[in-house]
Amino acid sequence: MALQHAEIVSLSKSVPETAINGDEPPPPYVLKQSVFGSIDICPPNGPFPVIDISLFSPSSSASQAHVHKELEKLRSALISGCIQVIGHGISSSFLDKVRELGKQFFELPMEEKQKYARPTNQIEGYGSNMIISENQVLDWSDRPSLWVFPQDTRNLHFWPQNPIGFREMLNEYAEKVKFVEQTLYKAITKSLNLEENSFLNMIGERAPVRARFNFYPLCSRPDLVLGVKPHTDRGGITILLQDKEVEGLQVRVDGKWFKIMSNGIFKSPLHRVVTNTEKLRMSVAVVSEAVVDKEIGAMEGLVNEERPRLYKNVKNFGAVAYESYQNEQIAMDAIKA
Ligand SMILES: O=C(O)CCC(=O)C(=O)O
Ligand SMILES: [Fe+2]
Repeated sequence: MALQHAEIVSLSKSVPETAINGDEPPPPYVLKQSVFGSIDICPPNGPFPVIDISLFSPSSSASQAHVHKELEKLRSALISGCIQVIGHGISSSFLDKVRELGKQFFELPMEEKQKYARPTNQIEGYGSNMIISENQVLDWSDRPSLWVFPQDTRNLHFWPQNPIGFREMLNEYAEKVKFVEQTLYKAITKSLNLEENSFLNMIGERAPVRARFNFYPLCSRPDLVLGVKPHTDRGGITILLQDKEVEGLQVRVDGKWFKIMSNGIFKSPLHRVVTNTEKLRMSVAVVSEAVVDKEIGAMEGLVNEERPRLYKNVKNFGAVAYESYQNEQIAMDAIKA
């Protein structure tokens, strides 16, 4: 699998260092002919269907009928794979703080950020793409990528101590997002008339969760490079905190990519990030994966004569997804039944 490959190319400058000079993007970043189409700066998708998750809380005073309607909406929204969540209880001032401390980290001198550098061949730490082949096209972004759950797997030496308050912020944000994610997992299973813990049980109690602070420096040639190449996320649910001002995420809503556990009912949308010449963009993605050695597959009750099993059961889907991403392939194609 990809993660065992050696890192075979090294670049003289990081993305932010290249961006500061406004240089033309070096060749490894320039997108070649892509099977997913050229970089057209299309209008942003959206707005995505809005789901009020406060209705799913056990303490909600909403009527059964109201909750049922919201579950139906969730189910139909997830056919395209993206929703906007409201009623999550995270204050906008706290979300601003997450964005602000993230940007402050990015603005630190490179040698300070390098204290948290991702070691070669590991996915955790501050850095950019892991390089696994000479032909790989690189993303115009860099990021700290940090394990946040289970708590005892946190590697705090990768967690920035500068700016002050970053670690505390991430700890609090991770807790809050975990609650949102669990509420969503339960609501999604309920919307399929399954027992509400069935997805959570399948991914395992110690399901790993990673937080990624994505930074996209300005780029002199947004027509030639991508912030992130087309991919489907490797986990179950990704909770994405978007930049307040700068757009860049493009989602292929009519794509045909599926989630394994819902036997194709819910989609895992293909998406990519474009760059711009004007402003840095930042997003925070929190991705939950299944426990590595736990097998995931279509839930009982979602496979029948009319809807035969679409995907093989799979362990460590993250590694399949990573390899596919680097090779511009769709991970789901690799596990068709
Ligand atoms: O920056 C974004 O909006 C999306 C980032 C993304 O796709 C990811 O981190 O998986
Ligand atoms: Fe993504």
